[in-house]
Amino acid sequence: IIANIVKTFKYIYGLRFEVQGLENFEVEGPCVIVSNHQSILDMMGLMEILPDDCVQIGKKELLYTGPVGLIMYLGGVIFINRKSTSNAKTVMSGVAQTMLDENVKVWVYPEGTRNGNGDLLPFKKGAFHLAVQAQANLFTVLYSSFTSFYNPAKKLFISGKIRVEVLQPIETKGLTAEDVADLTERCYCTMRETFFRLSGTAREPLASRHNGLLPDP
Ligand SMILES: CCCCCCCCCCCCCCC(=O)SCCNC(=O)CCNC(=O)[C@H](O)C(C)(C)COP(=O)(O)OP(=O)(O)OC[C@H]1O[C@@H](n2cnc3c(N)ncnc32)[C@H](O)[C@@H]1OP(=O)(O)O
Ligand SMILES: CCCCCCCC/C=C\CCCCCCCC(=O)OC[C@@H](O)COP(=O)(O)O
Repeated sequence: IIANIVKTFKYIYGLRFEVQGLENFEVEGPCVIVSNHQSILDMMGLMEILPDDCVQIGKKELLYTGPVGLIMYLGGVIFINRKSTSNAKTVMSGVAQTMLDENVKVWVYPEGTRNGNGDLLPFKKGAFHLAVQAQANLFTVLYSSFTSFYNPAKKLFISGKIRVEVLQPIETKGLTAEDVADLTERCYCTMRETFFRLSGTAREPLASRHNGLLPDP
């Protein structure tokens, strides 16, 4: 119900979605889906391709946003306390079990916050631990940059097209916690390349963006 309502918002905002690779989602079983997160507008992009039985991880502050918080709660959003890694880890361990018991998919924004600067922030590892703990497929989804039609700093908000790509699933069978750092980095590099390709923007070296937090692939 929520998805069908939010999907109509694109007509009000003059946004078009061009989706590729949706057939990649046609794999049975629980999975973790990770995507980039630029703005609240992502909620439209999320609902545009949301598979059945899929819930999202959200910051707990969203629960206290009145009716919207209530809708999210009823929609199954899993709220985490980003300020407490141990608390978030405990919640997410429970999620891994629920994914298996109830065959659900979980959508995570691994940047952990919105970022509209035309690049990806370094990834948090929770989503990748989750996929490994559940031994579930990991899907990566990219939305092209919004900067050409939406830029709050420049007070720009016009109609525009968002290119979306669902990449091939990555298997995590046999991976352990020790593989998470490598898995995270591999996904980051692939997703960043795809983001720049979809956005039609030049790729900048990682070091200049993130002060060397991640090595240049
Ligand atoms: C009318 C219309 C109404 C419309 C309604 C629409 C509904 C749609 C709802 C959509 C909701 C969307 C909400 C979007 C958001 O809120 S995004 C923000 C919240 N989400 C996240 O933050 C997820 C991403 N973050 C993570 O996954 C983090 O990893 C986190 C678990 C939160 C921990 O964060 P942090 O400590 O800052 O980061 P690290 O990743 O660096 O982790 C630190 C060390 O802990 C290890 N770790 C992390 N997770 C685990 C785990 N699950 N199990 C074991 N270990 C874990 C990690 O490896 C780090 O250790 P090392 O450095 O590797 O030693
Ligand atoms: C000016 C643009 C306004 C357009 C709004 C149209 C989109 C409407 C779609 C759904 C209605 C509201 C749903 C609210 C859900 C908000 C999810 C969200 O984006 O939370 C932010 C969170 O991830 C990270 O927070 P921070 O970046 O760390 O703080």
